[in-house]
Amino acid sequence: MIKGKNLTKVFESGIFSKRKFIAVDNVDIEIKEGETLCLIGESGSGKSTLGKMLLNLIKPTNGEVIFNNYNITKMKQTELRKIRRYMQLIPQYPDSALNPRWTIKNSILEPLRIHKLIDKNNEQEKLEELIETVGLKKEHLDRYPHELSGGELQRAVIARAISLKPKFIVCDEPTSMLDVSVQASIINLLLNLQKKYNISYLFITHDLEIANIVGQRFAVMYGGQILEEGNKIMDKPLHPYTELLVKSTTMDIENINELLDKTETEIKKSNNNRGCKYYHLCPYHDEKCLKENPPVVEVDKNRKVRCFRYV
Ligand SMILES: Nc1ncnc2c1ncn2[C@@H]1O[C@H](COP(=O)(O)OP(=O)(O)OP(=O)(O)O)[C@@H](O)[C@H]1O
Repeated sequence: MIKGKNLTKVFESGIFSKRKFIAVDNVDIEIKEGETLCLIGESGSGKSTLGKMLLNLIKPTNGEVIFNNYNITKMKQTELRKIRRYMQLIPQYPDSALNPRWTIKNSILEPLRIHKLIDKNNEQEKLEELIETVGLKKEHLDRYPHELSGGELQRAVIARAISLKPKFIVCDEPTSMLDVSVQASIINLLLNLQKKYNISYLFITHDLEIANIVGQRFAVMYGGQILEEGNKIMDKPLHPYTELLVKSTTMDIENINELLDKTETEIKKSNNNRGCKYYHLCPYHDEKCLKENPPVVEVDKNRKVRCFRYV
């Protein structure tokens, strides 16, 4: 369905002396038809940048994206426009996805109009079908985004995204800004839509509980790299960083905050490391880990880990 090969994104900042920051570092990723791959990692690890490169919303510095056998990295804008409807983003902040000056009705209709998938006569029927599918009511259609709750707003964003019958959706922390009581209903909605329309999801989250509910396969990201990938990785983590993530679910909040500060600093410090990005925090490191980037080792059919301990 969708594959990223050697995806790398280097951001440059500064006017006179350019500083380079490697946000995504040579990542291979694949999401199969109808599957959810959960991308886990803390803030700044490169999850959103990777998701947006798969959607071609951010141009990779290196590497390519293959969607249903089309190399979309090399496509011209006109060709890309035809494919774009099959790939959608559900962002973390639903209000950023909708025009505040438009009614919900106009926001949902916009992509259908752009792609010429609707005519005036059946607009109302299509709108009502979509709005019912995502659990909203007809009266929401004439409201503006500021007149909806966070959960209702995210449902409207989902209605807009599914209106084009996408095959692949990047869900970028779609529930993190919502009340806990609303989170479960949005997750259920996404899972039901996946079954109904056979959609593939890249589901980005830093919440392991949510990851366990939605994910069939998991990829753990740190410092721009995927350090571990596979199914059931939470039950039997192989990489020391995954071990720490799993352990963190039983830590108290002060220890977690301390850990987050420490990892954030280390992610930045290790950005230009030749060796393992996780070197400084790893309890098992040796000299080799500092000098060389560990290879990705296929431990078995469903498990890959980037660590010298498994070579
Ligand atoms: N346009 C940009 N210019 C420069 N640096 C950027 C840009 N976009 C992202 N970055 C940097 O790249 C790194 C990865 O960012 P990204 O948003 O992909 O992380 P993330 O894992 O999704 O984090 P979060 O969970 O906080 O959204 C961060 O250090 C970020 O500051």
